[in-house]
Amino acid sequence: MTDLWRARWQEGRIGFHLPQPHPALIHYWPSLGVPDHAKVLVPLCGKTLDMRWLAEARHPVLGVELAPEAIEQFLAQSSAPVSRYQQAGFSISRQGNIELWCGDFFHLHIQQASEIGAFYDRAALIALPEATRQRYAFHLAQLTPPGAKGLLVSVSHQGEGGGPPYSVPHQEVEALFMPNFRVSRLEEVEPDERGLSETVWHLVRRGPLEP
Ligand SMILES: C[S@@+](CC[C@H](N)C(=O)[O-])C[C@H]1O[C@@H](n2cnc3c(N)ncnc32)[C@H](O)[C@@H]1O
Repeated sequence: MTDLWRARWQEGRIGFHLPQPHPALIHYWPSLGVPDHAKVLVPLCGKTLDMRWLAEARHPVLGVELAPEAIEQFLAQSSAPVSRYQQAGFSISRQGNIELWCGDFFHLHIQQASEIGAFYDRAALIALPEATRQRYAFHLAQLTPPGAKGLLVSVSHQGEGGGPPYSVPHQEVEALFMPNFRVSRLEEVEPDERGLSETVWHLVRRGPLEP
């Protein structure tokens, strides 16, 4: 999987990248009630401008991405200085209040993610094959404290099998996250010209004693 994504970045096959922040982030984030200055985890972040939007909304951002190409392209969008260091097998680049951790999301541990207060997933869950999605949902739950709020944008389509983007039906999103999160569906967007239909979800990490 790592090689596949590295090849996509090296060859510029990044049709998922948007030239502006995602409309659902702009529309829904302000109403989620995420505390000011809460650090936002952005798994499988690519070089998304959503991280700049979150940082401008005064959230520290922790993005995790395995392709160094994505991280270098993100940093090059700004002339702000970058500091770099290594921690726990990750190469970390910091620019302003954005930290980019280069490495495998599944190797990020709670000790390193201790200050996370919220999360944002656009095209992360749906970048993973079915067998890995359960692991992803569980790992996200391990990294987020009770009460942490997040936005998730999933995709479904009628196309035959292959991905990414993988088609993740509503029932699967609910089955994956409901054991550890309160899950509400905020919006289903009309299918685009490729037949891809996005669904926007609000997730809240449940506490240990919460039903
Ligand atoms: C579909 S892209 C989405 C990127 C970004 N969220 C966006 O909206 O533009 C998925 C990204 O996840 C990265 N990726 C895939 N598996 C990963 C993993 N296990 N750990 C960290 N990054 C991963 C890929 O390199 C790719 O940049």
